[in-house]
Amino acid sequence: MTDDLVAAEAGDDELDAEASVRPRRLAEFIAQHRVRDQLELLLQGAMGRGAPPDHILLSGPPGLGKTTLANIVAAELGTSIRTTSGPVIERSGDLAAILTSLAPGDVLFIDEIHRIAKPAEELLYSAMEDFRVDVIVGKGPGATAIPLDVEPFTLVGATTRAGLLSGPMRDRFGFVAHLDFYSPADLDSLLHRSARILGVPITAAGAAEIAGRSRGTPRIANRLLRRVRDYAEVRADGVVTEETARAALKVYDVDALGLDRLDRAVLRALIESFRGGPVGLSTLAVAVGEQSDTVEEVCEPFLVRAGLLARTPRGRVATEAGWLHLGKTPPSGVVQGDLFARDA
Ligand SMILES: Nc1ncnc2c1ncn2[C@@H]1O[C@H](COP(=O)(O)OP(=O)(O)OP(=O)(O)O)[C@@H](O)[C@H]1O
Repeated sequence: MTDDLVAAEAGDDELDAEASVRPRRLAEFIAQHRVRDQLELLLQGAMGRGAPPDHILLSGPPGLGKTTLANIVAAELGTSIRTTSGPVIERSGDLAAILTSLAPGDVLFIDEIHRIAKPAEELLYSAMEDFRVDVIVGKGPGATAIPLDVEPFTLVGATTRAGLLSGPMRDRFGFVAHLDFYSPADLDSLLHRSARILGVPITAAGAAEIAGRSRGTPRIANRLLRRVRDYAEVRADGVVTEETARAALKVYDVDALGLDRLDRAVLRALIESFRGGPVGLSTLAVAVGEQSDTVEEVCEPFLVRAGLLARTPRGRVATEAGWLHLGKTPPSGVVQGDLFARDA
């Protein structure tokens, strides 16, 4: 959890603010058309047969809508949803208690499913496959397995690290969807929708300005909108325009590409102190006064995705786009970085 304005994870007190703009139905869910179409077919097919749909695995970076989609699945099916998360389920007994209390057709949402403890994961296999769990009572030679029935249910698992899921776990999901970062145009639509719900007047240029700085992530777009709204209400006439968005995001230190102070400090150190690299992670981290983990896990993923920094076997290097972003002339032979090449 973090207070960072451009962090993709939710802040501690952010969930209430998010709830008001969270889409409730599939038709309100912006973009991700492929996933939406596939889900629609899956849900309608199952409803036509009067049976719960296959188990669903949603993977992708934080803040792209996995929790939202899990809730939408239950809403579309007209069933209840039980929500838990991998790290919370420490003992298989905890999971057995949840599974055996499900009503027929319920959705069980397990966030961060890759972090579930091994014994609980094994219990989940039989629940997913046969709607049955064996609860072990006692220890050692006297231990006995008591089989318990589980009502037919749909598991929706969410993970930011699909690669960490075991093969048997992955195989038990009949539908696997990967959520991708959103294009600025998609975030633009999302911002107009959120602004309408929040009653915030916004111009086309105002929405575009925020969309471009939101790192492809709905959660960040909504958060920046709330901060720009504050600015527009306190320092201007309440309308989110290009000018108010720019001025507000300058106050909050979010630049034109959505980099914050620390992201820029890393890039600046790389370029100004190490002539663009290559330089080792720990040296770079010391230069900006941060832990290596923070630089590696918080700053670098976006700098790499934005094509501003590259990780090479010899160390971190600033790309041509990285030099240009700081308004500096790149030296000849510098690594090319395609801005958001993966999103193109
Ligand atoms: N496609 C979308 N359309 C409209 N709003 C969206 C969409 N995707 C996400 N959001 C908004 O972004 C916020 C974050 O989404 P959500 O909590 O579902 O992300 P997540 O992928 O589950 O993230 P995490 O793994 O960190 O919980 C929600 O408040 C939701 O309103």
